Amino acid sequence: MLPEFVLEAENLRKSYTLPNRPQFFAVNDVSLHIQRGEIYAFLGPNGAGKTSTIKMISGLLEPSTGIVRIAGMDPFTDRHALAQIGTVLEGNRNLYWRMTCHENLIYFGALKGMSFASARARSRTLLDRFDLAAKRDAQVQSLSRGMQQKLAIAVALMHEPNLLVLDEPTLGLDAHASIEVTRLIRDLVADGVSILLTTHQLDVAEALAHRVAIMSSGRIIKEARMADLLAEFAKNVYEIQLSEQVDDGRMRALEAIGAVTYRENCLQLACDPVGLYEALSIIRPAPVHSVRRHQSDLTSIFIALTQKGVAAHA
Ligand SMILES: Nc1ncnc2c1ncn2[C@@H]1O[C@H](COP(=O)(O)OP(=O)(O)OP(=O)(O)O)[C@@H](O)[C@H]1O
Repeated sequence: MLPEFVLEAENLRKSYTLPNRPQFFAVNDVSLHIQRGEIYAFLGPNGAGKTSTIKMISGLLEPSTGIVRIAGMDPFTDRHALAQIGTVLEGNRNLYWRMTCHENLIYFGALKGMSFASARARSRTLLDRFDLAAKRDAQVQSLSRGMQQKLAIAVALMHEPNLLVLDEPTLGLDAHASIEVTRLIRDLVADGVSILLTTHQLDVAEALAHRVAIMSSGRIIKEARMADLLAEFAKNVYEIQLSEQVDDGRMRALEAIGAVTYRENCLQLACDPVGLYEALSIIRPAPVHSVRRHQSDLTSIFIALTQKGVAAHA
């Protein structure tokens, strides 16, 4: 019988030692479990420890302590475990730019132990499926960024893994290419592939993920089903348009009311209506142009949690 989880990571820690610096844990006691056919978004601010974690999961970086199991197997001792996983790290860098699409697919298929005949057949299937058949013999460097990204995903799928790790799959893509890649990810999941997704594009994570983990300073500070997270934090977010800057003292007072973001004289504040009145009295006498209300989304929840997480782990 197949194990319930395609991925189990238990109490992962990774420490890096830098010259003349104390040892520090970039990943500190991280556990996560991914079920079959699930999209799991793994989020966090820059430097939170996401890449270190997914490299440990993909068998690219040995954990200092902790256990990884892919379909029940250890990627560091059992090569069958790596046959279950495909990884696309940092956009499209896992491609050879002077080789054609087909050559890349064949090459990476061979690295995974496929015969030439089965790699050729799989290459045809994937090029058709990803709408790249017309580019079969084009060099990677001549493709658009969206096509390169689709090819990078196709390369990672050559050996038909059950778990696909995608690091920033829509970074740098225009709106059309981004929608196409997003649709492709959904189709893969419908076919039973599980996805571990890291991204700073929180709207993409919100649209795709069934579950989400938010990491800050090496630790998971929140893990929930996406729908439950949105429901738990369902709150008003007020967008307050000002005609002048808010000084640091007032910003600190506003942060005590709720999660705040501030850009070009526009404040976003997640709070209840009473909090809004308090906020307006703090902002006064600066003139307020407009106040608009909308529901909190993953971005406002992320900011609220990671502001707290940073404070808690400072
Ligand atoms: N090889 C390394 N040697 C020393 N420190 C490292 C190494 N790799 C990562 N780090 C440090 O570990 C911490 C976590 O880095 P990591 O790349 O895992 O974070 P991240 O969440 O993926 O960040 P980003 O979103 O910016 O890619 C950072 O402080 C980083 O500087």
